[in-house]
Amino acid sequence: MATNSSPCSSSSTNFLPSSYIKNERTVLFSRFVVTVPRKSTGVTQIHSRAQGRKYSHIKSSNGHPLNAVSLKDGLDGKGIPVSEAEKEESTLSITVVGASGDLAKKKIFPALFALFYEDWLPENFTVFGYARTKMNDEELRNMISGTLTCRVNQRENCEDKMDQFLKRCFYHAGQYDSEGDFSNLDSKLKVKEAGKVSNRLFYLSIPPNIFVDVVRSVGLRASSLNGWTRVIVEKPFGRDSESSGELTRCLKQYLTEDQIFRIDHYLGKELVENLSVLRFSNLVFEPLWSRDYIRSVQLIFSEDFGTEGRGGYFDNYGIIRDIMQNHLLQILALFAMETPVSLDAEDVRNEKVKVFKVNETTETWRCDCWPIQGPQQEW
Ligand SMILES: NC(=O)C1=CN([C@@H]2O[C@H](COP(=O)(O)OP(=O)(O)OC[C@H]3O[C@@H](n4cnc5c(N)ncnc54)[C@H](OP(=O)(O)O)[C@@H]3O)[C@@H](O)[C@H]2O)C=CC1
Ligand SMILES: O=C1O[C@H](COP(=O)(O)O)[C@@H](O)[C@H](O)[C@H]1O
Repeated sequence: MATNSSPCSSSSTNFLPSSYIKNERTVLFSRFVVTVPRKSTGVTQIHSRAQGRKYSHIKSSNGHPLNAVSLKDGLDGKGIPVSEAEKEESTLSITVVGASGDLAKKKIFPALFALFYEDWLPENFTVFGYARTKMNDEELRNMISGTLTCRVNQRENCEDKMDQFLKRCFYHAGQYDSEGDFSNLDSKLKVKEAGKVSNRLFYLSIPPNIFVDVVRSVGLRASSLNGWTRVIVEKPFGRDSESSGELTRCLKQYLTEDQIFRIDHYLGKELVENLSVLRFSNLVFEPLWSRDYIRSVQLIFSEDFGTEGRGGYFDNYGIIRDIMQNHLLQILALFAMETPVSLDAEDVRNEKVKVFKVNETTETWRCDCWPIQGPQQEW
């Protein structure tokens, strides 16, 4: 773990409120209109180095492979086969911080179960929920069991698999800024890890104003001593460029950049993932994907339910920061970017950045945001 001298507190990353939406009953309905700039797309075949590759060659600060090892493939992060002994000797501990919350219930626990169901989790793993709410292991299991589904192809043994998964789930109640509480979590993790090499993943499913408190406590009291420690940080990453930089600076007091994984779950949606395939691997669409044939593109985000308990969060961040400057702009970039050299993350990111640079000075897109009361309007 990297450490610097000047400490950061959550107050230094507690961004000032903006009030876009205050009414709890407001139904969110946003339309984002984009005109694709005149710049033809080079017809280049993408050689997807990403395809069929479930690991990369990046190393973490502590020398261990950074990307999750695909034990399904029996390969380590460098493509070297992992021996049976190595598989048995290492453990993965996933701690969902904010386990009592909406995102954890709706998405994270079901996603972890889906990974388990598909045999993507290592042999030795445990999932810990962490939040202030008082709960025991059984209560956590009851809470999440209702949200687990077997949406995947194989549907047999679903109940058995759920039971097996739930038995690996535990709960620890604690404050987000308490080093003592994270020390206690560390002790519980060590018991489950049973002396094996421990890799630890902390998923921050909490409001952004407490990211730094948690990362400090993890960094000082609950990081792995013999394996890797990684932190997944949910958006929003600050409320503007300055506060985003400040957040990164603060996180880096306790973590190195290669331990921080910023997540935008929209990029994992099948439809969004398929956009690149649709564009670049499809002989029908590829030549037509230019302003010569497309006059305007509208990205429409609509939710037909109210703020559902998110009022406080929206008061602080607003709907723009919640979904537009991340999810929708990501989709826009995937839609409008030139063909990347490959589908590797860095190559794709470089092309996305160009889209925004090109359009910085032009008025090629317009963003409308309408809060609408009552039933959704017809288009
Ligand atoms: N909900 C969603 O669909 C999505 C959410 N996100 C992001 O994920 C993160 C979590 O979202 P979500 O689960 O909806 O949020 P919640 O408001 O449900 O918060 C999660 C948990 O954090 C704790 N918490 C809430 N507010 C505070 C506070 N002011 N101070 C300290 N602890 C608090 C609560 O746990 P306890 O009281 O038990 O400690 C709560 O259960 C946010 O950054 C959000 O932007 C990203 C994508 C989608
Ligand atoms: O990130 C967020 O996304 C959800 C919408 O995502 P979906 O996968 O449920 O469609 C949004 O409701 C939430 O406010 C926001 O934080």
